[in-house]
Amino acid sequence: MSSRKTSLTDKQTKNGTSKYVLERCASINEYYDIAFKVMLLGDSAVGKTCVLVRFKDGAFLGGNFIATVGIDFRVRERPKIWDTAGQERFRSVTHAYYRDAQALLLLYDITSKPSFDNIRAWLTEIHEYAQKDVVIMLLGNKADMAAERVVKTEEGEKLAKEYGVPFMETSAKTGVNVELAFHAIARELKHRATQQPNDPKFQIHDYIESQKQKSGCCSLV
Ligand SMILES: Nc1nc2c(ncn2[C@@H]2O[C@H](COP(=O)(O)OP(=O)(O)OP(=O)(O)O)[C@@H](O)[C@H]2O)c(=O)[nH]1
Repeated sequence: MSSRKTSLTDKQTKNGTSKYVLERCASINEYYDIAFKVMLLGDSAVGKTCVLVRFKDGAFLGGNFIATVGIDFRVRERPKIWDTAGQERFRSVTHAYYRDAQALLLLYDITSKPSFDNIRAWLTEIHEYAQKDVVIMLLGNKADMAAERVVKTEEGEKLAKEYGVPFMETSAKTGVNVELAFHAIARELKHRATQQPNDPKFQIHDYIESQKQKSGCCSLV
């Protein structure tokens, strides 16, 4: 964590771009009637933009990798979803934005051990900067890249369990579990917003498992 903070300072001093915020809007139909702020976080190149585009457009952004600059704002009506830059130099911008986020999708790349190892650092930052009751979900992305996998599914599950957050593996390329991840988050948030005092708590883990079974999806990939 300390090395990440050091490099943030270095890069900020060098190019001074940390305050540059890019906002783009797109809108498509959705069926939630309450606005929530959901953000995607994780190291650079883990696939945050691609996961968001897969959810928003049902397409895969292959080809050249273009890093997000600051915050990229896309709307799938509601919830409003914010894609963030994974690069260190934009971290101060990111902090400012996730202070009021209701949900955070935290991604690593199953083919990148460092991106997985940094999840603990991300969670520490989240606990420092985000709202206390923020909904967090851990996603192991690029699940289609079985041959290059270096992080086992069980490692992701174990880490998620340790922090008490739901987990699944996703692929922006094939689309596996991308809709499910966003829908589970949206349901949890909607439940919280509309819940009556005696209503049972929404069980996000149970919801995810039941949806996987319904779709006949036994394997995550
Ligand atoms: N095979 C495969 N490639 C992916 C997947 N998701 C993203 N990629 C590729 O990974 C690279 C990085 O994806 P991005 O979505 O731009 O990564 P990011 O996390 O938004 O990166 P920053 O904007 O720097 O934070 C691109 O070349 C994508 O095509 C996936 O699920 N499977």
